[in-house]
Order: sequence, then structure tokens, then C-alpha cells
Amino acid sequence: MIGRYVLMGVSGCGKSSVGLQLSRVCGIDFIDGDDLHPQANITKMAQGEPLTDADRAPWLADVGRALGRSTSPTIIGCSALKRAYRDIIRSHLPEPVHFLHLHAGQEVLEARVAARVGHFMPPSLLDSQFAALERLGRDELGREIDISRPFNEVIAQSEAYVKETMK
Ligand SMILES: Nc1ncnc2c1ncn2[C@@H]1O[C@H](COP(=O)(O)OP(=O)(O)OP(=O)(O)O)[C@@H](O)[C@H]1O
Ligand SMILES: O=C(O)[C@H](O)[C@@H](O)[C@H](O)[C@H](O)CO
Repeated sequence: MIGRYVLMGVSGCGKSSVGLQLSRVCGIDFIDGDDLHPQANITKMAQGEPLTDADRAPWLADVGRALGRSTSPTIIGCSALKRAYRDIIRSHLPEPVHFLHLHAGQEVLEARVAARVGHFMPPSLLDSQFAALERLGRDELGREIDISRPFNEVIAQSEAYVKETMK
């Protein structure tokens, strides 16, 4: 079985930075799901407008297909905020997919996105990100990682999960 992982969570939770470092320490591939967004979605977010379910559906299918094409263990960063979005990703994969939810309270994320420069996503969209967010259900494969902890601890906890489940 090929280990397939989605690093999920709201804007600024660390999908890119944690994903890249986690892929290095685990020696597995990383895809940034933001690179799969159609330009129309990026433009919409950059203009301060939240994406709708309809905007996200084709992109989530692309994320599922990209993960499904992988022939070796792979991590993909993708917000996957709602259970229905995770269902779309799951529907494109023959095998179980693990969701690692990089999670913290809104105040932690507000400070991080405010400090970030040169990113297309405006901090004003964080309210809508949290409004859409549905945490993992008990029956969903994965783990919630507390990202209020220092970066190295987030990596260590995520790495432990990946190594445990790739056996
Ligand atoms: N555990 C951490 N402690 C402190 N800062 C962190 C931690 N994890 C990530 N960061 C910082 O938070 C910011 C947001 O991280 P990053 O850009 O990786 O998030 P993201 O989820 O990919 O965001 P987006 O989806 O909006 O592109 C970055 O400046 C990153 O360096
Ligand atoms: O579903 C969404 O609204 C998007 O995927 C966002 O979460 C961003 O792409 C990302 O976080 C960049 O800031």
C-alpha cells in the first residue's frame, strides 16, 4: 500500500512549510495543492472573496487525482476544510488516505498570516476559513496536530504519524 497523506487546514496553518520539511525528513514526495488551483480561484481569493463549494469541487477532484497518480508515498498540502471536500478527495483514491490536520485557534493563525508578506491570500479571509472548517470526525483516518507548538515539534509529531502509518 502506498502511503498517501493530505496536510489540511486553514490558510497559514503551515501546509507549505510543514509539508516541505516533513517530506524531507520522511524522504517522501510533496505536492503543494495550491499549485493546482485554477487561476480564477487564486484571483478570487486575492481579491478577498472566499471560494464557494462550486469553486473548490473541480480543484479537490484534481487534488485526489494527483494523489492517486502517485506511485510512491506522497504528501499533498490541501485545505480540505469540510468533510464533503475530504470525501471528494477520498473518492478518487483506491486506498485509504490519511489527513493530518494542522490546527490551532484563530488568534494563533491571525498572528501568523499578519506576519506573512507577499502571499496572495489576504488575512481578511481567515474568518471564512474558520467558518468553513470541519475538524476530522472520529471515523476519519488521520490526526490533528497542534500547530501552536514550535515548528520542530509540529514536524516531529507529524513525522511520528507518517512513520507509524507507513509500516
Ligand atoms: N509551528 C509554527 N510556529 C511558528 N510559525 C510557523 C509554524 N508553522 C508555520 N509557521 C509560519 O507560519 C506561516 C504560514 O505557514 P505556511 O505559509 O506554510 O502556511 P500554509 O498553510 O501553506 O498557508 P497557505 O495555505 O495560506 O499558503 C509561515 O510564515 C510559516 O513560516
Ligand atoms: O480552500 C480554500 O479556501 C483554499 O484552498 C485556501 O485554503 C488557500 O488556497 C490556502 O490556504 C492559501 O492561503
